[in-house]
Amino acid sequence: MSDTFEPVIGLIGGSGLYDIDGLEDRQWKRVESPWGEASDELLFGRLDGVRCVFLPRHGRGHRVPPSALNYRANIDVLKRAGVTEILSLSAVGSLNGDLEPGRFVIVDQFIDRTFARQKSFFETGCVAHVSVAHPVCPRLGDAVEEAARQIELPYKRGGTYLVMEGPQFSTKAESELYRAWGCDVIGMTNMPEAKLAREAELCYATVAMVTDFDCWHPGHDAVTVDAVVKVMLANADRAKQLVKAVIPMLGKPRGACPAGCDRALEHAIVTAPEKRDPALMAKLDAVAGRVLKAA
Ligand SMILES: CSC[C@H]1O[C@H](OP(=O)(O)O)[C@H](O)[C@@H]1O
Ligand SMILES: Nc1ncnc2[nH]cnc12
Repeated sequence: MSDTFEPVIGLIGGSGLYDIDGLEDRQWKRVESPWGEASDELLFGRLDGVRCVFLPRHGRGHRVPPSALNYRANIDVLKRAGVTEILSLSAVGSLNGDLEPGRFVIVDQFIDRTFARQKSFFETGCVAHVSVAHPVCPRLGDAVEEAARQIELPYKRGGTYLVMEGPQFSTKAESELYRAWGCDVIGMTNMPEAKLAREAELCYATVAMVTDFDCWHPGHDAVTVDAVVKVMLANADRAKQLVKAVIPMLGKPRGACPAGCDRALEHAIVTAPEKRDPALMAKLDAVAGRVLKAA
């Protein structure tokens, strides 16, 4: 990697966000991945001159449920498309009485309670262990916060996102348990997405848009899809404004990530070079090419 370069911003749109307004030179293109089919084609374009690549997480028309998303293919195609950082936009329920529907939370921690997903690019034949102690890139978090302030968005910096398997929403006992754990918001998609972005050495941050109070709040009905979609649609314009404001900040030429997201694999691979599986090594060409080529 040269000293400075022009970032390419990956945007993953969650429930209710299936396109990006105002993108110039826009083109939907299919990108092939050895990890299988991504949720959809990628939308390439520029916002304020900055190269952007958009992926609707569930596919256009919301075809794919959280447990069936091919998270590995989604991250792999973004990496193959030249993306250097990912901003994820997600609908979430609130587990915190101070976070009302309509609030934007710049999440900084996750608790991963998912159990039916492929969570790593590394398998038998190439074992690696990256750190996800700090799963969100603070540099991206700073930019999102600055943009939220600029456009006067109601936001909170920091918060813990509980990732459940779904697709059913939580029981009241689960919701109370997660509150007792100190979680702030709940959703079904940001893990293993964030873990895989780290393995692929991509900076990652999430803007979580609160759509409901899940089912714990005595003053609110239990969450329904109708309620989520209604609040999402009411907030979609603000989410798009946030994207418009943050892209010029993120698009400035930069050097290496101060937090080290882009060097996450530096000391992570433990399998001896002569024991590595050539077929798996070939699949890892995009996500781990930087370190594997150097080996
Ligand atoms: C449509 S309500 C539940 C659905 O919304 C969230 O998805 P995303 O993170 O992609 O916005 C939540 O995680 C569930 O998948
Ligand atoms: N309450 C909730 N639980 C899980 N995912 C959600 N997405 C939006 N609201 C949610």
